[in-house]
Amino acid sequence: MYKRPQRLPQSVLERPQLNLHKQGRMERWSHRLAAFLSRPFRSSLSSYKRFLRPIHRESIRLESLTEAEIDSYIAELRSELFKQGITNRLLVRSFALVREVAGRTLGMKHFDSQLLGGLAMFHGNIAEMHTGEGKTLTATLSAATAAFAGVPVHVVTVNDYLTARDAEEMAPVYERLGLSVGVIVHGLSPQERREIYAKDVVYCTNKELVFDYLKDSIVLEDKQHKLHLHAERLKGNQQILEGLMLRGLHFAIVDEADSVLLDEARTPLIISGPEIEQEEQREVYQQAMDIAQELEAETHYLVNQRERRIEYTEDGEARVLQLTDGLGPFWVGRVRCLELVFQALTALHLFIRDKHYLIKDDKVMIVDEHTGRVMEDRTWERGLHQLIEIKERCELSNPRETLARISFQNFFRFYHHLGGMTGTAKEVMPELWQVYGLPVVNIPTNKPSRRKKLGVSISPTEHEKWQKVAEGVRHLHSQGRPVLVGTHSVAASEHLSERLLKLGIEHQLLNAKQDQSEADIVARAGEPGCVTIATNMAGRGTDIKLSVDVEASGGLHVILTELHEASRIDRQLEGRCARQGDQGSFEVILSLEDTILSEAFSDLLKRFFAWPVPSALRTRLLSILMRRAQKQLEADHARMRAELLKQDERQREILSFTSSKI
Ligand SMILES: Nc1ncnc2c1ncn2[C@@H]1O[C@H](COP(=O)(O)OP(=O)(O)OP(=O)(O)O)[C@@H](O)[C@H]1O
Repeated sequence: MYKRPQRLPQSVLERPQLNLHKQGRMERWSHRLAAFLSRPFRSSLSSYKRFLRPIHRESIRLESLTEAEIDSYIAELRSELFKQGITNRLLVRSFALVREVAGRTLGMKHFDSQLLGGLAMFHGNIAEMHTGEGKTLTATLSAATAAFAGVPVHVVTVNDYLTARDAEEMAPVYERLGLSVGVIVHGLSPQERREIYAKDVVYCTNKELVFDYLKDSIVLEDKQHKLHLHAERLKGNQQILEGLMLRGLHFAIVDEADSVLLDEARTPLIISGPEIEQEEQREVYQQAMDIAQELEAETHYLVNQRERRIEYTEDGEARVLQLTDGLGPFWVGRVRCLELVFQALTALHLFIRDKHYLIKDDKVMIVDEHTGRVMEDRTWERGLHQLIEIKERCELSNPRETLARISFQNFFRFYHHLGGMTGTAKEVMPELWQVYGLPVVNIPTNKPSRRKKLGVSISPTEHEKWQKVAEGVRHLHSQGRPVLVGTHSVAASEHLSERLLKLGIEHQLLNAKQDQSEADIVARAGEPGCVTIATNMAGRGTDIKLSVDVEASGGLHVILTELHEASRIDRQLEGRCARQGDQGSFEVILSLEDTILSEAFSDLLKRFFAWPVPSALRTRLLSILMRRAQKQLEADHARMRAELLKQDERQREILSFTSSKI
């Protein structure tokens, strides 16, 4: 049942609601300027540092309390927070209590850096804490404090593995504090979800959460405003309220915030209805595929792999219309003909097997590009899924009708209060502020980093790159050091795996095809001589614990084998080693044939590579070019996100207009 939560104090709730997409260029720039000027006030670390001393004073007092005295302290604090809301005095007491309980239950007391991170996210910021600084433990401070005050809390992260792991590891803290904690993962029934969302603190993935929200919005139809909900309750219409899963959107702590709030925000989330049985569609899709195969690249269409874009040429449009002429009743109307053949071209040229999707049990399964995981039960829209099925000769599924859709941007802006954390936010600070009104606070590390960066090496061909990677792995493996190799796609991970097998190097593979024993693979990855090849699945959030002898031999070595579409994602992989002041090293091995490079500067690079310049200088210059290509891609993606938000808002306006009843 929908319950109004105990609200956070107004000062905490006041976040500017910016909506850039209804503004002109001048306004946008003035907001950017305002964001820049207001940053020092809104995100100053010093304002949080002043809380440290009182928290430590209170911590010392708590250390001497018996378990029974801690129980009474919890009861008293809860009741005060519930009655008074979250004042600074109670915030200090709550943080000190959570710290003390974490020490007693997990043997880990929050470091000062974690207290600062907790304070920053509690006050509606993104806490930028370096990789491995212990964000999982940090989140307990804000989550428990808000939950004590009666505010339902969602701790949101990017995948089921991290959600379940974080909730399980932190459960003893919440349970000792008398708070209930639940986990939402794929495959739960609506009733199970309803029960879990009723708990004080809920760990969930962004996708599960948004889909549950969309399902609730279908139940509510046009009664989504809170006044409507109150009216329904007054009318005694419990049925509609009891049909909801969520208790509203109150306080969300977003872990891996740059990934959840930005990287994933390029694709809207859509709820589909039942399948539409349309026998004649099969023939139409096959015809579209045949026509697409008949068209010639460069003459009829242009493919830009880097931006993942296809365009018709003038000749191409004319050819499509010519080829579709007289094909049947579906093929009337220029826009429809061009769109379906366009989707077929997209299926043929932009979607690659074992990178964007897998074939499992004769079905096309989408691989999430950001997390490297298979997204069960998800399909692409507007015939694209069916066209990929035709391309791969799989059994054709029926298209589905769209019932509800939303972008991540619009969804997260619905929360009363939003905070987050990540290891990599500095590049996207302006976007986080513009879209969500979230300032970034950089939190210093607890201990200085001991990560050794071994630089970049670039081979002319992919073949030579993989040879170099395999040689490097063999060398480190023989020294008994664990190695983690990050690859861009399932296909690349399998290719390297075959090479290592030929060299007789034992290793473990973590990709979308082999995700059954993820926790076991991660648990072994820090053992002496253990070699792990992983796609993006291990790129974020995974905590590889090192065995004692490994720390002495130099720690975990990480190899990046292809640049990702954002330097933040590369830094996340780098962050798997040398965590919490441990030893560790990081190396980048690339080739001129990597997609990001070959698309951006193919001819220039090849000529440049042949120049007779010292190899160190050449590598340096090539690295600069690569980062430029990456920056360009980041800018393209930011534009796509802005475009999606604009579309989403336009659609919302249209929908609200069409849903009004006269
Ligand atoms: N206060 C603490 N005392 C001792 N160990 C800690 C403390 N906080 C965290 N750790 C340890 O630090 C390691 C890293 O923690 P965690 O995985 O939460 O980091 P993270 O910041 O989320 O990393 P990433 O950015 O990669 O997601 C874990 O092994 C955890 O047990």
